Amino acid sequence: MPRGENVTVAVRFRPLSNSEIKRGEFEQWEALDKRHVGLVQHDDPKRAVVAKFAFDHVFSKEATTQEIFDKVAAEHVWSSMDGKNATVFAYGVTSSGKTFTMRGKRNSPGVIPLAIEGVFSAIQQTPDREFLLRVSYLEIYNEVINDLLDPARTNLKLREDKNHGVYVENIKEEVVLSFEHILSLIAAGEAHRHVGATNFNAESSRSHTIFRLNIESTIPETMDIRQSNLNLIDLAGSESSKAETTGLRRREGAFINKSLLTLGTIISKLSEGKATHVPYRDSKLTRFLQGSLSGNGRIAMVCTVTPGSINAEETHNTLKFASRAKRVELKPETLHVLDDKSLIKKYQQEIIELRNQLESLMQGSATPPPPGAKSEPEESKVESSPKEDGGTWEQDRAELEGRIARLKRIILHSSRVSGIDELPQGLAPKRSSVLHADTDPASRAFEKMAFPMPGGPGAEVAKGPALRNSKDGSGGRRSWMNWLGPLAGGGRARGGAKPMEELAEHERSPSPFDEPLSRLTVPDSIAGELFLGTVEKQLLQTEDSFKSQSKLSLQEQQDLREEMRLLVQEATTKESELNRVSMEFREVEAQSLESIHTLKEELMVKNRHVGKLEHRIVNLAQRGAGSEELLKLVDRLRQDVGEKNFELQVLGADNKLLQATVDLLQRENAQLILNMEAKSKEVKQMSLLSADSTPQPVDAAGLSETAAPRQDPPQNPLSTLRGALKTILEELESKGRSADIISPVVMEQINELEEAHLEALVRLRTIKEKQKRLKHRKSLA
Ligand SMILES: Nc1ncnc2c1ncn2[C@@H]1O[C@H](COP(=O)(O)OP(=O)(O)OP(=O)(O)O)[C@@H](O)[C@H]1O
Repeated sequence: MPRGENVTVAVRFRPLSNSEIKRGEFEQWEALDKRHVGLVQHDDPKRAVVAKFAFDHVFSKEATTQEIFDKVAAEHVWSSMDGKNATVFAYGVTSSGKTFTMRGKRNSPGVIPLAIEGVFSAIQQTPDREFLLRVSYLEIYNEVINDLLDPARTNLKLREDKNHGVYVENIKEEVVLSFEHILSLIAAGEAHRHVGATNFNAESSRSHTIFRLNIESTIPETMDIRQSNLNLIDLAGSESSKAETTGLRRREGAFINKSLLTLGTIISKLSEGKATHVPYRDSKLTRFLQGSLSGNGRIAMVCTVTPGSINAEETHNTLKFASRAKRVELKPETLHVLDDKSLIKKYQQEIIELRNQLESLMQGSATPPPPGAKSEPEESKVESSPKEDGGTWEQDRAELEGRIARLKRIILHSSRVSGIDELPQGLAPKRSSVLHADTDPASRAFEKMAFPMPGGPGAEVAKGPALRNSKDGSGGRRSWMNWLGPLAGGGRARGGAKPMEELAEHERSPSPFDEPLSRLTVPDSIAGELFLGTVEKQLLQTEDSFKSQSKLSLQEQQDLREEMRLLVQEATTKESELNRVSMEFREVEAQSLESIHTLKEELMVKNRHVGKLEHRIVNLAQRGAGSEELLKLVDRLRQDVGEKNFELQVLGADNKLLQATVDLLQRENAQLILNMEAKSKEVKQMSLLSADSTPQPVDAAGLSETAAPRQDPPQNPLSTLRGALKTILEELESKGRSADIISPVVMEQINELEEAHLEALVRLRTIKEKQKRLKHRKSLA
């Protein structure tokens, strides 16, 4: 695979639904050929193409999901098994076929089950590596992350660290053992998904659902450890939230749009190739996908579109998004993990240790004899002899062997994964885990789930090119070994399928029931429940009852256990199906009630309108009014409404103006108060200056009789000022503030006043002297 590559973008058309055809819709956007989509002008006899887009793949309405998987996603699945992160997602408006593409229907398996099938085929075809698979399944609903495998884990947080990148804290990760095990987990998770009826889809996904397979793989006894994620994502509808009218759906729409808008922005920025800041953190979806979007993984996108004329605009938006996505460049890398961070290495190490223990136990059982054991050398005697703790050596050995077998079940290897239908009789596991609908009871149970068994009767895969009838030509059954056939020559140089003779040398698959599951050595936090709680409980009970049936042969016991397991699995599947259906029912019921309520309200309003109209018509009819009068009435009403509108605008404008005036007045008022204070200070100072009442030297000189008569006793301005100063200082002191700042200012003012006072006195004396001289001259004259 080349170092750099682009996002693989495919467009898938769905057929018009019956109701769309009934509504008279026609196909406006069309798949022109295998790479082009065009907007066709239908009223043009030449059917001119008005707009055209090119993509990696374009699938017409006839295409099967199998074809889409083979061309768009199979390679990505293989890459993820090879240690590269890979993401496949479906994007499109509601009801365009995203869930149909990703999850599928009973007779048309979606990308998710096909990818899981591919994963196990890849394991089968890679005998040089061992794999450990963990599954998590989550939804992002209204920007909140919920765990679909454990509904108690809601509102989970995203965290980031050097080793794991961005990850969901506290998410449940199940170690998975088989194809059917994963499907049963998804089926259980489906029951917790948020779905609801929208204007366009009775079973619309209201959340983004993300199925993540964490893949660890290693070549035993080497340091080559790889770890990658395969993300399979069914996005919620990308249409604008305004398309929905009810409150809840609008709110959901807004949140859905937040994630999708951010995805759009990021795709735009990345497609420009010079993004400085990429806002991954703006939504949960993009933050979660940061590792993949930032370019080190492979991405495939199936853009689903509805051809209908009514959706032409939204389809155009989807196509624009898709063609931007096509320009995003990626540099997928194989991701290696350190030895101590690898779970698969931990388990492999544990197996080695257990084998060593087993070996020393066996040696110890031969020579020297354990304490308390008789000295006879015969193995049989020693093995069954009692130990100090009350157990027997046989029990110890059985326990060690059981633990080894259990760990080996978790570590998947081509020799141990089931589903190889070409294996010669006797080599294949007694009952294949990859079920066949025609023969297997568990597959009959799965048939009732959303996922069909590949190769089952009527399965869409029967039409797909990847399906090759098995060698015996029995038809309908898939060639499991060649399932990834087209890839085997390309990305698959290493390994390849192991010859059958070699497979024969591998140990027989240990029975899954060698030990109670509760004794599994997988840490709880990582492995989670290997099966649902109920299954485990029932298995343990079954075990106990089998133990008591010592008359049955080992083979018979195993057969019975396996029967029991399948029955329990069937029951679990039914239970989860029941939960899903009853949840859907509750939701539909709640929606129906909501719709009925809204309808009733609308009806009441309409009734009132009709009543008013009737009333008016009767009035008009009584007055003999014609249609002209009616039109006039309507005109008048329109005018009235127009005037009212205008009045409202004026009022609004008035209101604004008024507010501005009040603001202005308040500001002016404040300024006025300041000015008045300043003025009153000035006036006070002036009056102090001109109102000295103390006997002055000039008065003593006989000038006082000429002064203007005063009503108030004149005051000495300096003494008044000093009095004021004293008051100020006291006030400052009472407020605990220093007088240092104020005193010099006031002192300066006093000095100025004293000078002014003296000046005034001198002027007064001069004037009085002048008067005196004038008087004297007058008397002389
Ligand atoms: N390619 C197809 N061929 C036949 N039927 C299809 C196809 N694609 C979708 N449908 C049908 O159209 C309907 C809507 O599809 P689906 O539920 O997958 O839409 P969606 O995009 O997931 O919608 P939402 O976003 O609301 O969940 C379903 O009944 C589905 O079976």
